[in-house]
Amino acid sequence: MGISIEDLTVTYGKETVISGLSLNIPEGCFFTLLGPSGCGKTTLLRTIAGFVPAAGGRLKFNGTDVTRLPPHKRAIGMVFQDYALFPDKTVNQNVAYGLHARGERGDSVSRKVAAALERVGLGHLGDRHPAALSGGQRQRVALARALVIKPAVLLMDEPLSNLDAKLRIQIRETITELQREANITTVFVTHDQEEALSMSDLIGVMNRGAIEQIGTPQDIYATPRTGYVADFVGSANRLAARLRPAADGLVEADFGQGRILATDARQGTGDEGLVILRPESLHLSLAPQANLQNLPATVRSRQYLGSKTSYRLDLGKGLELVAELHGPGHDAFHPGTPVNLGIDAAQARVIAA
Ligand SMILES: Nc1ncnc2c1ncn2[C@@H]1O[C@H](COP(=O)(O)OP(=O)(O)OP(=O)(O)O)[C@@H](O)[C@H]1O
Repeated sequence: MGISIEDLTVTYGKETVISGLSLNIPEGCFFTLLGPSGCGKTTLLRTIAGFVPAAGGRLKFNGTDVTRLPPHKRAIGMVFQDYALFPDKTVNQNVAYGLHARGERGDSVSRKVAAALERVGLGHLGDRHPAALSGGQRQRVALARALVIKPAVLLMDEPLSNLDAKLRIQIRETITELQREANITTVFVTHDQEEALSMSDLIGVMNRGAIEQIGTPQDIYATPRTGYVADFVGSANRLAARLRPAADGLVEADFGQGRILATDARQGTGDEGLVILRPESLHLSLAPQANLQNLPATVRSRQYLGSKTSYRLDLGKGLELVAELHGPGHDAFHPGTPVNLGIDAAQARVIAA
């Protein structure tokens, strides 16, 4: 089921939280709303579910207007951060709930419940109560409960936030497997960029009630269109620069402490922009490197992180950049060392200031 949101406005009392938002989510897509706390992700998800009314605009499922339909008529399954299981019901009864609510009885209910629990690896725990389950098991029950009714749309609000790091990765995989198997249109809310990048077909990065950029994980990471997106998804060095056209479709970006050639990825023109340099795209060496643009820098500090080392570099006149090195000897540069910073023009992207 495709979801189309047209010019949506949502208010809480006098406060407008979402204003004029439009968005299309194709059928079968795993769509993630990614953004910091308070940007309106949960509000948008709850409006799609029908728990929060739209003050303006339209919401359509496969072209049918559902803006005024109550949640139970929208064919949605929902999974919450805090599981929201019924504590006084067994696992079987929790999973059977949606089927019973739809008037289903008898053997078909037990068969569907058993199959759903089996699918999430909990076939043996149907008689337990939620209190006797771990957090990961509870979230699997919640997932089985949401999917057993074969909803047309699956809505998930930070379902992994209460789990420890290892479990989060396991359940991430369970969720994406089940989603792909059922080809179910899914809207997933998170503030965790790794979750968004690893699970989604499309990501919508939210900022103050609006979607700032939509794209595949690769698009969002490699070609952020704003400083906000560049900074929120991955980390980014951002340098305000004055620009001059240069050869080969490049621009010369002068950021005060130095000048580099960079790739112009702006939608518009003008002589100002923001140079985005991903920490992992920067090269460090003792001597200047061929085929790169070389700038002198000093290592301020370094953080050894096992598989990589993060360096804070001083380029003079108060300008600091972060570079991240991987591979053998990545921790070789000591604080205080003068180094050469190598930048590839193709990896330095200029976006609108
Ligand atoms: N029931 C409510 N009544 C009034 N204001 C609300 C209500 N729920 C949310 N808000 C406000 O709406 C804005 C968006 O909140 P929302 O919960 O949608 O953000 P979020 O991005 O999901 O954040 P989080 O990740 O912290 O859940 C916030 O400013 C919040 O304070």
